[in-house]
Amino acid sequence: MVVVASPNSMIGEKILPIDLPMIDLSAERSMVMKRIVKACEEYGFFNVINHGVPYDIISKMEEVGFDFFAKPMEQKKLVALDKPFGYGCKNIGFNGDMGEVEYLLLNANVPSIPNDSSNFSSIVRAYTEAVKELACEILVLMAEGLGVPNTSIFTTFITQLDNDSILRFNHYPPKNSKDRDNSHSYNVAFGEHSDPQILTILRSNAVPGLQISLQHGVWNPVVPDPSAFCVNVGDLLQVMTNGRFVSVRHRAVTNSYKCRMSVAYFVAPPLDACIVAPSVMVTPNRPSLLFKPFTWEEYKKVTYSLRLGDTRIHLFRNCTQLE
Ligand SMILES: C=C1C[C@]23C[C@@]1(O)CC[C@H]2[C@@]12CC[C@H](O)[C@@](C)(C(=O)O1)[C@H]2[C@@H]3C(=O)O
Ligand SMILES: O=C(O)CCC(=O)C(=O)O
Ligand SMILES: [Fe+2]
Repeated sequence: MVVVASPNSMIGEKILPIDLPMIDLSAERSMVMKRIVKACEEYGFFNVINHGVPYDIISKMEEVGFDFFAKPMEQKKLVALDKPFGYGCKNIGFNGDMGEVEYLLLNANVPSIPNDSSNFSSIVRAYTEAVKELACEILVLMAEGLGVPNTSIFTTFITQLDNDSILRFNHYPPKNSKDRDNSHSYNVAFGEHSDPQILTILRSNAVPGLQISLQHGVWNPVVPDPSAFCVNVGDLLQVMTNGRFVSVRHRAVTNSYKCRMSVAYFVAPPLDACIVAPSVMVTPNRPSLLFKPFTWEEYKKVTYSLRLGDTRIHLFRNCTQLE
C-alpha cells in the first residue's frame, strides 16, 4: 500500500491517498485468483484492467449518461419508474439522506427509461450485459480462489432471471463556485456507507471523488482510472465468505472543477435467495458461522429502513458467536 499524507482533510478526519490493487484479468489465472482474494481481504476494493468490456460501449455509456443529466430538470423528473427506481436529485434513499448528487437508478434486468427518444436504453442494455459478464467472471475467480468446491456458488444468484441487481448513474456537480478558492476543501456528495449487495462494479470518468475508509476516521481517496472498473465487496459477500472478505465503507466527494459521473452495477440475488456461508468458509480461523442465514429480502428490508450511513450487517450476526 502506498500512503502519502495530504492536507485535504475535514476536522477530525485524516486523508491518506491510496493505490488500490490493480488486477490484470488477462494475467495467469491462478495468480489473478490469489490477487483478487488478497485484495478482498485487505481492501474490499480493487481495480480490474483487461476486463473485456469493449471501450466503445463504455464511452457511449458515458456519453448517454452526460446527455441525460444535461437535460432540463422537468424532463429528468419525468422518468417515472416504480420505487426505488428513477431519477433523483439530492435525496438519497427514503430516510432523509441528502447529497450533492443527482442519479438515475434502474432495474439491471430492464435497464431502460420510458419515452426514450434517443438510443439511451439500447446502450445501457449493452453496457449492463457486458458488465454482468464481467461480474460473473470475477465471482467465479473469487470462488476458485477461496477453494469453494462449487465455483458457480456466487454466480448462480445473478444468472437467475429474478436476480435483483441494479444499475445506478451518479452525477456530481463540481464544487460550488464560492468554495473554489479553498482548494483544500471538499463536500461530501454521497455520504459514507457500505453497499448491501454481493458485489459492486463501478466505473467513473477521470475525475476523482471516491474515497474508502480502511480505518475509522481515515479516508483513502482512490485515483480514478476510466480504463478500469473499480470492484468492491458488498455486505452479502462478507457474509458468504464468513467475514473473510470485507465490505468496506466508502463515500464520494466533490472537490474539483469538473463534473464527475460514476456508473455502479450492484450485483444482487433474487429476493428469496438464502444468504449463508458455505461450509468450506468455516475454518480453524473462523470456527463457526459469523452470521445467521437470512434472505436477501430480509436484508434489503432492513437496509431500506435505515439511513445511508447506518451499519446493518451486525444485526445479522450469530449470537452464539464468542469473540
Ligand atoms: C439511505 C439509503 C439509500 C440506499 C438505501 C438506504 O436506505 C441505505 C443504503 C443505500 C444504498 C447504498 C448503495 C447503493 O447506492 C444503493 C442503491 C443501495 O442498494 O443501498 C443505496 C440505496 C438507495 O439509494 O436507494
Ligand atoms: O460515485 C461513487 O464513486 C460512489 C457511489 C456509490 O458508492 C454508490 O452509488 O453506492
Ligand atoms: Fe456505494
